[in-house]
Amino acid sequence: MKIFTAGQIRNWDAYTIANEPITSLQLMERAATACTNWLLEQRFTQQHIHIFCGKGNNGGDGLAIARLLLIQAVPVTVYIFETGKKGSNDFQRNLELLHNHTTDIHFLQSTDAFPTLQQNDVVIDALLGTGLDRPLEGLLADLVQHISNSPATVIAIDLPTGMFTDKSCKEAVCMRADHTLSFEVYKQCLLVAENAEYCGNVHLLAIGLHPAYYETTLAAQQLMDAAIIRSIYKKRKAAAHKGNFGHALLLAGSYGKTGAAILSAKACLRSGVGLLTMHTPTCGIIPLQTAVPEAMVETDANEKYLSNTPADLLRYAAIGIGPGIDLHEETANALMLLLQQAHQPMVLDADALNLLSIKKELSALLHTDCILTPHPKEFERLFGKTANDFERIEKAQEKATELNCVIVVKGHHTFIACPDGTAWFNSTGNAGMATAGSGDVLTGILTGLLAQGYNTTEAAILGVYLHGLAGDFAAAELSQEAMTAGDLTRYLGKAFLQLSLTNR
Ligand SMILES: NC(=O)C1=CN([C@@H]2O[C@H](COP(=O)(O)OP(=O)(O)OC[C@H]3O[C@@H](n4cnc5c(N)ncnc54)[C@H](O)[C@@H]3O)[C@@H](O)[C@H]2O)[C@@H](O)CC1
Ligand SMILES: [K+]
Repeated sequence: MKIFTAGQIRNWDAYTIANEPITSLQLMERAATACTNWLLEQRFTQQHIHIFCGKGNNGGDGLAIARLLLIQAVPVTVYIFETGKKGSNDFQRNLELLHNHTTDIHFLQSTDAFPTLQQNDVVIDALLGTGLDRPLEGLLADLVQHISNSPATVIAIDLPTGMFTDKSCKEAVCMRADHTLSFEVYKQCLLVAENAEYCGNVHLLAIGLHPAYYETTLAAQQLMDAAIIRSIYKKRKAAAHKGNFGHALLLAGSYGKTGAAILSAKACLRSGVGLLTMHTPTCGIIPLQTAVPEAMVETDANEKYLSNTPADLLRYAAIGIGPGIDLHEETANALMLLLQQAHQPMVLDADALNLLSIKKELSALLHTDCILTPHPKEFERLFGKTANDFERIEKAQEKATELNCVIVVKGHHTFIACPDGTAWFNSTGNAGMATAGSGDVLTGILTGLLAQGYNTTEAAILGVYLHGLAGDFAAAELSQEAMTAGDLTRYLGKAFLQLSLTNR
């Protein structure tokens, strides 16, 4: 699914109005109807609903919702944030229409007029939407904080008030919503981690915006959906043998961190790879061969950490390096040798990335078939500090093009930046995956997919999606608290089964 900017959404509204054709008032009615139906379906209409409106079109949505709820006999009180200026045309028209249904309309001009909100109240936030052009201040900021700090359930229309569509609102006041009802497609602000606590659960409602605009408009970023996953995933042929699915090499583990090697090995095997060889310090051979009998192990010359590359690198279809390898000088040397000698697709994770950030000259050795999988801290070590998630995303896109690599920024809605400028947010996964070893599992999956012939972009999209989906299955059965990284691998089978079912 394409992710649009505030400007693109405005143009999409205008395109629909001109080409359907439809009036902007009718389009607002559709948006309000979709929101009202959602409120009725979710049974929020059994409580008293307080609707807070600005005087732009977001406020117009709020007034229309109020009228539609009153028609359904739902008790509603309306508050209008008074700016002293006339509202937008569609706001004014909806205010006229609302006067036929209620007199319970209050104009807010001071904090004394703010209502007390109770636990069972529902608040509709229709103060500001995509028209926000400066941080909130003064009485409006006070009102947003008053609502956010109340025990009421807050449902934001289009965006929580105070949230910018395309840039950070990190230092500013923003409504803390429990649900956000947005229209048609995601906006970047609804996907970044720093906004997650303000958006609550995001629900996209269809309002019949013109499909031709969507089809013909290029988006800088997309959300992974079933359609893209279906187009990437290749079902196995009935007559396949293990030689068809590649031989992967994983360089992982050090003394005390053999567990990372085991986690990545198990995940790699469960991703469908034909053969797996682990290269690990000699201290890792017994635990690895015991825990993962399906993998071959070839030991390093060193007992406790990696110091050399395996012989005959040409045997391998794909290579993963990083889980638990630590930061020894000799390990940095082994990484350098690997980058010089190996030209097959490669995943670099964890300490391999930390070594890259310590020895900046190693980045020059990255070839075009590399996937880097930093979490935010590793990303910062590699590429420097960024002020907020929007800047980090922008930098990831810049670096993916500059280094000619796929960069996977792990986290809430993991972000994938590809060298050709395309970029993706993941739609699967949950906070239960923020647990030790979760990244090691992803390295194993990505390496396994690369070995099976998926290119770096395909492997990153499919792997990140499957990893998150396995996490969702694990959380559903075990809880986000109790699930561990090993459970991600255990549920990978269920995730693959879901792909096969949707791929018929
Ligand atoms: N036909 C359309 O264009 C549709 C618009 N829709 C709604 O319209 C919204 C956008 O409406 P508008 O463009 O009127 O914008 P808003 O209603 O978001 O904002 C209204 C005005 O508030 C002012 N403002 C901006 N930042 C402010 C701040 N910090 N403090 C005080 N005032 C501030 C600006 O002058 C802005 O134009 C969407 O978010 C959506 O809810 C929907 O009804 C769907 C159809
Ligand atoms: K809003």
